[in-house]
Amino acid sequence: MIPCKLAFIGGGNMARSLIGGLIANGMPAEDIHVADKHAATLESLNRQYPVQTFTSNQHAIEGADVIIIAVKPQQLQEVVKALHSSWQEKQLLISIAAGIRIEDISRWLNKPQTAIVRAMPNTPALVEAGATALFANEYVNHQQHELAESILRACGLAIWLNEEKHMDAVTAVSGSGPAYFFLVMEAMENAAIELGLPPETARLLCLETAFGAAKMALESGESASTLRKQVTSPGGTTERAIHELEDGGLHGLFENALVAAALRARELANELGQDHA
Ligand SMILES: NC(=O)C1=CN([C@@H]2O[C@H](COP(=O)(O)OP(=O)(O)OC[C@H]3O[C@@H](n4cnc5c(N)ncnc54)[C@H](O)[C@@H]3O)[C@@H](O)[C@H]2O)C=CC1
Ligand SMILES: O=C(O)[C@@H]1CCC=N1
Repeated sequence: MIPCKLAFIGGGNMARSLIGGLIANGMPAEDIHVADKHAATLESLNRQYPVQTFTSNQHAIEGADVIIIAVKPQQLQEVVKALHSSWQEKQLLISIAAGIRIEDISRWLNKPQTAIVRAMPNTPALVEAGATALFANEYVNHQQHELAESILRACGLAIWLNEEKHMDAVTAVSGSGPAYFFLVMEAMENAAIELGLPPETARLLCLETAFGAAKMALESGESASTLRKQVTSPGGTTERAIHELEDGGLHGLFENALVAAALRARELANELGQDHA
């Protein structure tokens, strides 16, 4: 990882996942500043990681090369506007907020030539198994480009997008995606308990199966469809189960869910920034 001084504004769930991934990857905790308006959030973070904590956002960004804004989209405008007077020209801003467009962030900061990267990470960053898509504005120089990539790559996969508009689809797929898989795990675990398995056995079998399926899909080079067919013996047990899932409209449900999430990202941008509808 490229050495740098990093400041987080907002020390909630996503910041904590990124911080955990960065520290596990060798980033010195003293190079990480974290600001949050809730002292209790900072205390609980500090119990886990010896990062430098601040209740002033302005103090937290002093001397930082990169500032990751990790507050809710609804809080972004107020937070960014208040950074105007402390912002240094050479600093790189990374926003991880769902929906909010770079041009709105730049307008709120009121420093039109600021280098801004929009990133959409996900919580498995905590265990260095995250997936992040990135998009840079025209003011991000080569070194800042490398730096942003190195920070997010320390937490897992990092891929650049050519068009900012694809960020809403990314948010629907990989930003929100861990929740869909956790929901499937919950549903399978409950069904396994209903079938009579002891809860701990049900939990372990479901989680290892999810992990094994994802690892195999990543490492085998085969498509998910081929791997599914390898499990599905004609006239066997899997076929019956898949029939139930498809009869219940699983494909359509996922299509609707992802469209709804992407539309919500666009809605957030239009509600909170300038309307592009
Ligand atoms: N949770 C997730 O899986 C993902 C979240 N995101 C994005 O990350 C951002 C943060 O989301 P979460 O971590 O889930 O939310 P969160 O609510 O857990 O964390 C936000 C933190 O910001 C702090 N905060 C609020 N106002 C502040 C202010 N004025 N100054 C300093 N700190 C302030 C809050 O006290 C809180 O600790 C959102 O914009 C979300 O769209 C992106 C990808 C995945
Ligand atoms: O639910 C949300 O709005 C955020 C963005 C992606 C994951 N969590």
